[in-house]
Amino acid sequence: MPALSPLLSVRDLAKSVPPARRLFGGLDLAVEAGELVAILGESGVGKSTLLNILAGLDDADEGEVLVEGVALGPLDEAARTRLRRERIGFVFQAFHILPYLTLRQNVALPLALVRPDARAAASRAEEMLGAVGLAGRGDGYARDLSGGELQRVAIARALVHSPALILADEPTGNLDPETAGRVLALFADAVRERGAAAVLVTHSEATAAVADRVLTLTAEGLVER
Ligand SMILES: Nc1ncnc2c1ncn2[C@@H]1O[C@H](COP(=O)(O)OP(=O)(O)OP(=O)(O)O)[C@@H](O)[C@H]1O
Repeated sequence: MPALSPLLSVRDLAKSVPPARRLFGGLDLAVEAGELVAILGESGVGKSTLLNILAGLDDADEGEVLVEGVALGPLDEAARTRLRRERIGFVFQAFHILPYLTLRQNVALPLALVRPDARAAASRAEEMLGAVGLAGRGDGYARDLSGGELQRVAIARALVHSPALILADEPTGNLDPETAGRVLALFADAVRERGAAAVLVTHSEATAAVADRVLTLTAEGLVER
């Protein structure tokens, strides 16, 4: 039997940014289903840019990214959007919680975009809000939340549709150690119980401690810590 291909596969990736800088020169990475990888690295080295490329939100200048064996490069915008909605959960560094939707509607968004059952989506969104310690807050709006609460809404939204690939940019950056531990357990459960693959960009040792592999991003690519 041939070996299964990794859930996320990155080959020889590089991105040029002005004025004349090449980020992560020729990066290779394979993340299996059921694996949680933490990526550390100095500020400005390219961690957020890498995550955006992995999600098909930005394009590399060299190399390729495959999610579940599908190369992102050749996909048109509609196909990329579909793949992102259905298969990827993304926690942005700036959260991007929509201010004109309730928190429940924000969390339910990934479900509402692919499935018409609004009641089931709302109920699952409530469940996820409870899982991040925000039970009963579904009718609230982003403007009433602290930074750490917003971050937890973003995490609930990223996990609500049980994505195959979880990409998170500093997902515990605004959280106290106890709350951070709680949300890290959610990522770990998605990976260990459901077989998702996760890439978490972090500066936190607590996050690194739950990872199967800890890598450091440098100008030359990823190195094992
Ligand atoms: N479109 C762009 N145009 C110009 N420069 C860019 C562009 N995208 C990224 N950069 C530069 O690439 C570098 C990497 O940025 P990135 O946000 O990925 O770093 P990071 O490792 O996530 O940093 P931090 O830990 O501070 O969030 C930065 O110097 C940034 O200014």
